[in-house]
Amino acid sequence: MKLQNDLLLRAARGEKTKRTPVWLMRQAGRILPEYRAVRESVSGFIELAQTPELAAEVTIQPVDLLGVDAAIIFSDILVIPEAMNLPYEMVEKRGPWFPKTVSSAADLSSLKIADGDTDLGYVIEAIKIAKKNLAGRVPLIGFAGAPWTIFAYMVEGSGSKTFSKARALLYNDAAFSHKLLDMITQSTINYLKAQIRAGADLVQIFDSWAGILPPHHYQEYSLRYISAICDAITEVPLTVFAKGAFFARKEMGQLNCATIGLDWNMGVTESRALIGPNKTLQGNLDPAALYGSFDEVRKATRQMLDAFGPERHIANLGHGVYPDIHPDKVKCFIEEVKEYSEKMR
Ligand SMILES: Cc1c2[nH]c(c1CCC(=O)O)Cc1[nH]c(c(CCC(=O)O)c1C)Cc1[nH]c(c(CCC(=O)O)c1C)Cc1[nH]c(c(C)c1CCC(=O)O)C2
Repeated sequence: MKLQNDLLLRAARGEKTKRTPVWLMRQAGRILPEYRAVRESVSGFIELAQTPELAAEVTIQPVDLLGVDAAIIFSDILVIPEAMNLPYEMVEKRGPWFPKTVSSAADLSSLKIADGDTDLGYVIEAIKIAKKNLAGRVPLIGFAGAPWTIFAYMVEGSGSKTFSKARALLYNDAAFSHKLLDMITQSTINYLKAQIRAGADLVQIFDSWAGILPPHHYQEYSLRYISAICDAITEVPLTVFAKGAFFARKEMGQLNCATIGLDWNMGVTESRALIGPNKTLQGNLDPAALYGSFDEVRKATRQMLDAFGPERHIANLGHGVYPDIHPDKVKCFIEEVKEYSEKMR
């Protein structure tokens, strides 16, 4: 099916667009009352994510209700550990928790390399349904966590301020760390390829915990594996979003990918200079800017658009939208991107 709105893909490929495309990380869920209604009809997040019809429905909600230029499939980055034999639970108001973690050779040998179509069939099915029901209105984004971020959860067993167990493992057993990272990377490539076969038009890698590594560890334990994923995914444009990895922007400019996501601490001019002219940049409004008045939201949005300029930019926040942001502020951000970016051309 031909896309009626392909602004996201054109911008990712570096083509001219009549205005700047816009979507928000974590737009599916959290902020919308319509999402919470669907969420309350099931036992919890995991059942929702594993019910393809419902996952497809909440994927499309932000397209209908907010007017974004892309849908992102409703799932989570932690489906990969589960598909590798390490199941997770989502604890209400606290976040993900793993009953078992990975620390010994025996743990490692109980894991398998995930196959996208069979082990993650429910996500693949949700993508097919979402594609069909979107009927070409906007592109559908697929995603996965970066190997380092997934490793951090598998070793730590939950979210953490310091991820001390995961970080200690890098210092204490490099060979073990590389074995686990390699299994996660292979699983992720299989998974992303299955998402693309099912209809994902672009895929994004989330390295949410990039910023806690020192630069030399980031090179060895994260960027190396992200680079392998970029080299393997040749079918559709790929975005790398590494939160807090300001120190690695020059190296990210060398990745075999279309787009680099910026968080709100990364200066736009400086990032463009470090990353070079051949990548599209995505981001990077401070998520907290949406707590401001409507006038403040519009002003901050215009400042961001001016900083990036009209070419090679996909408008977004610098991280996921916060759960307590009013949907009208999100709409205001989206409307301002659409109106102002058209006038910039
Ligand atoms: C680190 C990370 C996770 N998950 C994700 C990341 C990377 C992005 C980032 O840095 O924010 C990615 C993610 N998680 C979810 C999506 C869906 C699509 C989207 O809207 O972007 C995406 C892209 C749904 C979700 N994932 C989760 C929810 C809330 C669960 C619920 O409905 O109760 C949703 C809608 C739960 C989740 N999942 C995770 C955490 C820490 C939590 C709990 C806190 C939180 O809500 O962010 C792990």
